[in-house]
Amino acid sequence: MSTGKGRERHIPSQFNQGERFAMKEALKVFPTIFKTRFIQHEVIGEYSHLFTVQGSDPSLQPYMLMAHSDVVPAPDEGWEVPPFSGLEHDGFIHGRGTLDNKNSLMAILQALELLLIRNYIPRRSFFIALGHDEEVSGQNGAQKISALLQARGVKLAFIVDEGNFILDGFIPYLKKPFAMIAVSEKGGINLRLQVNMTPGHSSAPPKETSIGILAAAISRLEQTPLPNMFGSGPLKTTLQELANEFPFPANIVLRNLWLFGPLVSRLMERNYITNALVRTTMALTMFNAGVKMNVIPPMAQAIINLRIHPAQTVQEVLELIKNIVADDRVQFHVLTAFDPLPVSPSDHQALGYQLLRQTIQSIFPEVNTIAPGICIGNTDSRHYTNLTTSIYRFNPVYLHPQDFRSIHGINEKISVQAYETQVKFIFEFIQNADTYQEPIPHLHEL
Ligand SMILES: CCCCCCCC/C=C\CCCCCCCC(=O)NCC(=O)O
Ligand SMILES: [Zn+2]
Ligand SMILES: [Zn+2]
Repeated sequence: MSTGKGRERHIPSQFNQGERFAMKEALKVFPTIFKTRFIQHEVIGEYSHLFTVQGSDPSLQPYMLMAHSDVVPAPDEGWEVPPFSGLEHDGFIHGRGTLDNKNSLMAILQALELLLIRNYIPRRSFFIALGHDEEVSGQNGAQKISALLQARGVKLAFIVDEGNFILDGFIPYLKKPFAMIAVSEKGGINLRLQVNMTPGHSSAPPKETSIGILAAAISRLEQTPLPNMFGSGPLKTTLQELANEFPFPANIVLRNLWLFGPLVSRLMERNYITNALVRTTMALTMFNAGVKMNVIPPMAQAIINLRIHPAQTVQEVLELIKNIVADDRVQFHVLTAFDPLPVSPSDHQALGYQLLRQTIQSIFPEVNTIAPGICIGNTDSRHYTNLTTSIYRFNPVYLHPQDFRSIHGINEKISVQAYETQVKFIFEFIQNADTYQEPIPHLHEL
């Protein structure tokens, strides 16, 4: 794999104390980016940002780095420090978005700023797409950027977006961290369930109210996990790549999933995080009902959020859900839905995947295993399948189970050192992407 050695000089990712301080404190704009002539900045959909960084060799196919600026809400309750304070405490920067996904947005811009200060001129053009509505579908940010680039005839060699991490402590008996580069992501459905009934005086109630009917339906859904789909999708490849990291006999088990697959799938469904890798998951996330304490409720509404396993489709999952509910009084309304994403290439000819591998090995030499996998969450990158077949969801940040719980949870934080390393990774990655190697066209498996 060429490391862009053809370039005159590789700029070492060493930053002096002043730069490191500025990096941590850089909540202001990035002046050098905005005054560089070969960088174009556009605001899309009012709040998203698209940077076009024109490389010196227009024959090289451009790539894209992605992040998003928006975050999910964060009530103060339970937080060690106020969730929007950005407080630095005990070596960590605390706050909503420090892992999902302001860290990536700032790290991308910071890395580019530090490269430009060192008079770096990219050989391979690239885009930086910073969405403002990823957490609420991306339809006004990423989707508009994708449509704009398509209208301009842009095709991308690959995309790197948020999604997976360097995972540490997620699997029993696996003491070492490993990097999982998500080459696909689960599908999704936001489904509203609703029960309507004639309101009345609560002193003479019917046998069941709308709330009771809906609650019973939701309870049936929570008590009936959807089928375990272990064995289909990228998971088997992930586990086989990991086999060498396990002691005997686990390493034998993982090398013989044809025989031990049922055992491994049972073990994986015991943990709520690995369970999300083997099946379509259902989470009841919103429930609204009732108007007054002494009125029979005219309506009850619930929203369930489903993440679809790669081996299933929206239609199949909707059918399964309706069969489990099995009550004609419950109405279904699909709010948003999309199928699982195609699997991006991860073979030795997959330029984006190999550049990630190369940079991970350089920045994280202690990480022995780098494996393709699936992202259990969803990302803005699903809006760009028209521009490339090579989409990789990976943030160069260590993630532990307690960190995962903080994403959309409480006490989200990133260490200053992890953030600096993320900047360093992107600083190196951009230079590594200056290789003359070009991607080999990839046809998704049907
Ligand atoms: C055998 C390997 C075990 C690995 C276990 C996987 C651990 C999960 C790690 C990361 C997933 C975090 C998802 C973050 C990206 C999703 C961003 C987001 O919130 N998008 C919106 C949404 O999904 O609703
Ligand atoms: Zn999120
Ligand atoms: Zn995110």
